[in-house]
Amino acid sequence: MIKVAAAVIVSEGKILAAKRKNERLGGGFWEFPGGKLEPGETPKQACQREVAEELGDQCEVLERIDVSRHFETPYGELEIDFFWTKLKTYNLKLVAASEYRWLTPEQLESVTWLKPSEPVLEVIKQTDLRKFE
Ligand SMILES: Nc1nc2c([nH]c(=O)n2[C@H]2C[C@H](O)[C@@H](COP(=O)(O)OP(=O)(O)OP(=O)(O)O)O2)c(=O)[nH]1
Repeated sequence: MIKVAAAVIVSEGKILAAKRKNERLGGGFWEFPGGKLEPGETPKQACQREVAEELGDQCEVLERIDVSRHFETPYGELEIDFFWTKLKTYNLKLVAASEYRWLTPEQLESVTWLKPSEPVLEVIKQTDLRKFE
């Protein structure tokens, strides 16, 4: 079982979408920044570390998003925890991503997401993002 934590980053009513670099597994598809847990880490800690590594930014990891977390993929069984997250800094370095886009809930489907991320889009659309401001 591969455990993953991902950050659903909210700012001014928009969500940060990241396009995976082409050479990575799932390259070209869009995702929420994140990655695999390291030994001994909680999902929240992993989320914070991945944002620091991939964006070069500090963040505040808020609550877990209540959405399915188990996925069967061609590359194995995944357990993904998605967290509402706020950035404290905005370096937005392109380390794992080739491009970032800030999308409104209505624009989320303008990009093609990794399949396991799709249920999160529905939750975002049903959430009043102003509560994170
Ligand atoms: N970060 C992230 N990963 C996702 C999402 N949806 C989804 O299916 N995944 C999958 C893709 C990968 O199989 C796995 C994340 O692992 P990863 O490859 O990004 O891991 P990592 O950053 O630790 O880096 P590495 O193994 O490439 O060095 O989770 C998502 O929205 N965000």
